[in-house]
Amino acid sequence: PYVNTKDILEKASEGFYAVPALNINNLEFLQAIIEAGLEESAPVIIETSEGAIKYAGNGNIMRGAKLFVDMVREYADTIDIPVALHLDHGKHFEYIIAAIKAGYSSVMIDASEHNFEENLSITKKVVEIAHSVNVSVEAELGRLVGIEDNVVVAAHEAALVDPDEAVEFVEKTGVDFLAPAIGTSHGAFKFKGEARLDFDRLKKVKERTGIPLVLHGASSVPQDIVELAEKFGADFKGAKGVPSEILKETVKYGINKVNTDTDLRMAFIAGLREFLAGNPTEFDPRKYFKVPKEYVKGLIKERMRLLGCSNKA
Ligand SMILES: O=C(COP(=O)(O)O)N(O)CCCCO
Ligand code: NA
Ligand SMILES: [Zn+2]
Repeated sequence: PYVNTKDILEKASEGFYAVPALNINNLEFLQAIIEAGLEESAPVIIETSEGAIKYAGNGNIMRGAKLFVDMVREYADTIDIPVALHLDHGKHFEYIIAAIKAGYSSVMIDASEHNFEENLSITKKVVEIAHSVNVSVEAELGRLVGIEDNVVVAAHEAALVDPDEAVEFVEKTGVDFLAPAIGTSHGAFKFKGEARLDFDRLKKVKERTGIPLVLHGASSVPQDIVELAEKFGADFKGAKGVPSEILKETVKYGINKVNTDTDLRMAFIAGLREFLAGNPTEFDPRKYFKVPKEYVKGLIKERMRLLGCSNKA
């Protein structure tokens, strides 16, 4: 069934496990995600960025949002695992309102580049609107910056979440789940040296707010996938993500939604490059997207098991 993201995340928080939030831009990634959820009997959170909505709607935001809701609901309403659709990194009201009107389960208002007071007042406004029509809301505190090696640069310190601010923020906004910045960053090149996350801040935010928490920039960038893609012509030098063991630790300290986009893209392009190299005569997309979809599905199933949401549907 198609559900509210909050239902999935409240259960995850109570059960001390996490659910991957998986970004899509097209049909093939949706198919891989749904198949992975069915095979793992796991809850599924699908998310789209504003860019994905613009892409699907050829610039028409309402059309793009409706396309994703219709695609996801057609699958969700015919299977017995819970499925939610979330607007990732909503920054512009036009997209946030379009997502709510189209029927998204939840929206993120990402006002983290503003100062605390600004972020709080913008988030409060979105929560009031979204909650009036039973849509849940995610917000972000702190900014996504990698923690450099062993020297945590003062500027980066300032970017990380302040646990004391988190309590006030949650109380005053009524936000349903929160993304505390603890040292991750988006994309395939997250850390120059060893990966370090600020677990102390994470633990404090969980203890003081008690609500489901979200990890952004959570892709692991598995080296075997990187090497496979490079074997067939990709150049991903220096690609590095969040090691699986560290990802597991974040769940122990209270993370319940794990945003994952780069890993899906890496798995897909590695599979596509490998298939195309071995099948020079193939030109049917249903054929040449099959192996990439299998790679994406396999990675998602592994991630569901790692995060503990398999058999939790
Ligand atoms: O936090 C994340 C996931 O980050 P990543 O998959 O790059 O680690 N997202 O919000 C997904 C979209 C960001 C662009 O990749
Ligand atoms: Na999000
Ligand atoms: Zn993110």
